[in-house]
Amino acid sequence: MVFEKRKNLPQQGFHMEITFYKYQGTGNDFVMIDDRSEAFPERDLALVQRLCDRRFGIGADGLILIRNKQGYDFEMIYFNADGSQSMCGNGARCAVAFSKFLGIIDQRTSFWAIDGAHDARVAGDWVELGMRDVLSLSNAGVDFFVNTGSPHHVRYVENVADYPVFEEGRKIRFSSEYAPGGTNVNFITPLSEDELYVRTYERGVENETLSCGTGVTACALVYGFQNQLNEVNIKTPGGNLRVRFTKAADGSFTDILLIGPAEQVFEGKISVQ
Ligand SMILES: N[C@@H](CCC[C@H](N)C(=O)O)C(=O)O
Repeated sequence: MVFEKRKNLPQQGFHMEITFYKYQGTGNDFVMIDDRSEAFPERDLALVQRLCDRRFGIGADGLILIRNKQGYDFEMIYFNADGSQSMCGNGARCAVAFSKFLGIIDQRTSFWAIDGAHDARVAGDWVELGMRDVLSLSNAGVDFFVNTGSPHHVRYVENVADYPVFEEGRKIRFSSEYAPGGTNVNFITPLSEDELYVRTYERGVENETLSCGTGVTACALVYGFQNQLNEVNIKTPGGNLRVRFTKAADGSFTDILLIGPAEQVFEGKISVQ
């Protein structure tokens, strides 16, 4: 793979060989790097963008650095493909699987992410990820908004399979209501009393992704709240996930678990200059 000469080199003579692992969680895919040596120049967002580029780089929805963190098994630093940072539910499940692969953890872990501490459990190819508590859902016109570690707008639509997710998602993502940071946008259609079909336009990828973990969590909380459920099965274009939670009397949500597969797809080396 030949790179164009990177224009904004951090310093002359910059050259780096990176060993990476490609992971995917229900089609949400990530470049995963064991960066416990802290060698990766995380402020070089052009490098992050290049590595996530599906033509000039490895290609991914996001990039994740695994680093040491006092008091925790590891820290996960997540970048969207455009270099912006947020919490990533599918990425966190993949980070847990990767940390088991590296021998950092066994079956259970407590790790740090941008939104705070998370517990998780590895169950075969699946990972059960503890999400941060959610204090409340909000109305957004006739739709809903909830922050599950990253911001999510949730809209019910008649048939999400045929819905123009990219066009309608961009309108909401860039609308003045969400300026300046924007939001992720999820469109949902119930398939049965405890199952949803969810498609997501993702901020920072600026496209529909095959699934979004914090997004399906947001959708499950909205649907669960309206239908007195504490477990919702989610179908996405990238695969199936499950969300469990406890709804407290004050309207908050605790004990939230995002459950789904996390798979290592390939290992590689890439030379960047
Ligand atoms: N795909 C992720 C969400 C990543 C962050 C999101 N794009 C944002 O910028 O808020 C997930 O699985 O949660």
